Parts: sequence; structure tokens; C-alpha cells
Amino acid sequence: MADIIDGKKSAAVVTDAVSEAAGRLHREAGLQPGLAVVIVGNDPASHAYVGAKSRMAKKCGFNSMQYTLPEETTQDELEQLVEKLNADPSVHGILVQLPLPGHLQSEPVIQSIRPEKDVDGLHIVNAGKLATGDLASGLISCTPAGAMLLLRDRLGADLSGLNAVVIGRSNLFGKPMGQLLLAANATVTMAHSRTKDLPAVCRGADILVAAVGRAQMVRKDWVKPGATVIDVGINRIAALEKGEGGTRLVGDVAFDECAAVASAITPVPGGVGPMTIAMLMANTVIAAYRSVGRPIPKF
Ligand SMILES: Nc1nc2c(c(=O)[nH]1)N[C@@H](CN(C=O)c1ccc(C(=O)N[C@@H](CCC(=O)O)C(=O)O)cc1)CN2
Repeated sequence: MADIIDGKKSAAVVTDAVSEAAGRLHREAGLQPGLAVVIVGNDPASHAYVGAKSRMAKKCGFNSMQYTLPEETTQDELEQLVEKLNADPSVHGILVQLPLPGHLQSEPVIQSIRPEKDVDGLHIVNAGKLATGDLASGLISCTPAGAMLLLRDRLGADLSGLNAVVIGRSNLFGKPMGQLLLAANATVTMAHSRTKDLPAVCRGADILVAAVGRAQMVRKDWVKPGATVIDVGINRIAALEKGEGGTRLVGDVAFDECAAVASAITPVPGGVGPMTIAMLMANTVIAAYRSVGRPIPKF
């Protein structure tokens, strides 16, 4: 049976360090990190994530600002709000919760955020720095940064000689995850829906990272014995086995059967998810330190 990688515990270590760093910045420079989170529309899951981000920001000692915009918000109105936040010196981090309602285009909104306030790490300047191997001067997308921290705790910082397979090629996760693994010297394969014989590709992975958005798609015969499995999926399925109505949360990996083969595995919930919010806090405190030219804390 694989070791279960405890994302909640690692996230608490990060947020404790963030709180400490925020307190120091306040004491020594009189500056309180400010995080503005923008949500448009009524998606319940997005509201839950944004609520969790705002609560954690307060817990870390930040000035936590939440902008809840109605479903019918226009592209112009949203971009004007971003401009206002760009110009506000008390705001060090801006995050626009995704996905946006269908009539809005996310890319122009993301690109309108000043790169130094882009705590989601999605602006082309931040994505470009990561792609060119500069992990020091930009901001890195939160979920991949969190997944890498879990891997670092488990396998160390140098992944030389290890084969990593990332399933999924999104800008939010798959692409930056691939870049981070490459920067850690892993041999990286980016797999996706058009990959031929996906199970065989995955079976070659010492590190298997699943971000496909399909409940329990990765089965035990996809997993190399002894592999480390990182599950980024968040899917709600009917809770049939409990004999009651309702839903339960599962990842992209069939947990029980894959845990029997892997050497370590992240659960859902309680794996990568909590790290996403912790790394958002880390990015915000980093942005605040940089805004006054202070050396940034390490997480
Ligand atoms: N602008 C962004 N939008 C979205 C991002 C993002 O990083 N930036 N990621 C996801 C959603 N997300 C954060 O926004 C997120 C997802 C899951 C969790 C989490 O802690 N999950 C828990 C379970 C929570 C539950 O019970 O539902 C877990 O896995 O343990 C945090 C953040 C899409 N949008």
C-alpha cells in the first residue's frame, strides 16, 4: 500500500511560514500584503474556492478583498476593475477566479493584470519566465507550484534520472507543471487526449501527474510499481456506495487500486487542492515583499 501524501499538512506548513513572513513585513516595513480576489457569476464550486481563499488570506494577516460581480458583467467592466486594482498600491495580488461565465473571455482579462500582481502566474510574462527556466523572478501558477512542493518533500529537489508523465496540457496546470518538472531535471512527457496508448505511456512514469478532469480515469494498470502519483483532478460523482443520495469528491486517479501499486499517492480531497490555496498565499506575500524591494522569503 502506498504512502498517502498529506497535502493538508504540507499546506499548513506553507501558510504558517506565510503568516510569519507577513507579520515580519508588517513589523519591519509597515506593509500589509493585500490580495484581491475577483469572482463573476454564480458557480457554486467557484464561490466555495473563493471563500476559502479569502478566509485563508485573513488568517495569514493579509488585507483580503473580495469582488463579487454579477453573471451579466461585461468584458469591459471586468477589465476596468482589473485596471483599478492594478493601480491600487494596497493590492499586491490580483486573482480572477476561473472559469468565467461563457460570454467572457478569460485570456484578455488575465493579460490585463500587471505581471507583478499576477499571483495566479498565468500572465505571459510569468509563463514565459517559467518556460525559459527563470524560476526566481516571476510568479508561478499555484497548483503546479504546490504539486512540486509535495514532490520535493517526497523525492528531493533533484529529479534527475526520473521519468515524469503529465496528463493534461492546460495553461493553468499541465504546461507549468511540465516546465517545473523539467527545471528539476526530470525527463518529461506531456500526454493528453490525443496521445496514442496513454496507459502504456503512463506505465513508463516514475512520477505520474494526472490533470485530465475525468473521474478515476487512471487505473492500476497505468501505474508503474513504485511510482509517485499526483492527482490534480477534482470531480464530483454520485455517492452510490454509501446507499444514500448526494455526491462525493474523487480525483482523476482510481485511488484504492492505484494506491496498491504506487509507492506514494496524493488523495482527493486532501492532496494537491489545499496546496493551491497555500501557494496563492505564498505568491501574494512574495509580491508584497518585492513591491518594497525586500528579499523574498523561501517556501
Ligand atoms: N484563477 C484560478 N481559478 C482556478 C484555479 C486557480 O488556481 N486559479 N484552480 C481551480 C480551483 N481552485 C482554486 O481556485 C481550487 C480547487 C480545489 C481546492 C481544494 O482545496 N480542494 C479540496 C476539496 C474542496 C472541496 O471539498 O470541494 C481538496 O482537494 O482537498 C482549492 C482550490 C479552478 N479555478
